Amino acid sequence: MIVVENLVKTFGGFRAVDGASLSIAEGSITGLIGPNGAGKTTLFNVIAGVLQPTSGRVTMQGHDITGLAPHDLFHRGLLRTFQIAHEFPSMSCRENLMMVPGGQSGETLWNTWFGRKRIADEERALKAKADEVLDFLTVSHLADHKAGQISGGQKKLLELGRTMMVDAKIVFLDEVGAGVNRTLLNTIGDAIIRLNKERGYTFVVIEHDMDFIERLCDPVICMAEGKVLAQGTLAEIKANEQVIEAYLGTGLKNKDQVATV
Ligand SMILES: Nc1ncnc2c1ncn2[C@@H]1O[C@H](COP(=O)(O)OP(=O)(O)OP(=O)(O)O)[C@@H](O)[C@H]1O
Repeated sequence: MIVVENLVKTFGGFRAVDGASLSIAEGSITGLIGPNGAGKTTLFNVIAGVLQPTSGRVTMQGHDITGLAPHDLFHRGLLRTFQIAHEFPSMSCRENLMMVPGGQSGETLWNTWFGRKRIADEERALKAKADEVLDFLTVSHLADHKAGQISGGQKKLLELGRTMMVDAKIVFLDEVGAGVNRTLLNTIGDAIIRLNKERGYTFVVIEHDMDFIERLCDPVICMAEGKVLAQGTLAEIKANEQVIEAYLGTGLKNKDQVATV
């Protein structure tokens, strides 16, 4: 369980996150929605250690993790997908996955001289794991393709695959659907659901595609102007007056349009 209490993040005098409080239950796929500029990405960045909060507190399983650096959170199983380096375009998808864990024995001169067998064993294990991840994501056929040559949606899948190489526990996904076609978005959605159900991953998902949110997320949290307006099922969120107001404030004509923002 992650609990965020009264989080504030200011840029100059501007309160991008303005006293946000919320909780993320272990084992959930929590959706984070809200109009443009609501503070969703800033909230993500503060929880994930990318930005320092101005004030407030974040705890994970009761431990204070406020302001911890991304690599400390990474070791606790919490990661925001872009914390893992973007793909190396000239390397294959399999090799990209094999790069993730880092700290392999082969990286030191000492090991290059004396640890050949251990390095070979590690590489075999990493390769097997990478292949298992590609198979899970139903993209085994991309194993030997250069990562720079796969589509944007396939890169998102690869990004998800990287989280599997380190057995993440809590993954923050920011607009995973942006620019991804419907078929691949469904594949990404399937993978998220399976990782959640079969491997116990917790996800927090920022997404503007309400079909995607509806299919995956319960609960849904809605933010506007740096504050959390409501938390509940998507149906509850859509019926919430403050939420409707917030979306209307962005120029929408009627509440049905909340569903398509
Ligand atoms: N580094 C920054 N410096 C100054 N202002 C910033 C910075 N980052 C974000 N903001 C401002 O904070 C507000 C919240 O931005 P944020 O990106 O968190 O919103 P969002 O809900 O993720 O929006 P979107 O859905 O459009 O991505 C915006 O008004 C944005 O311009």
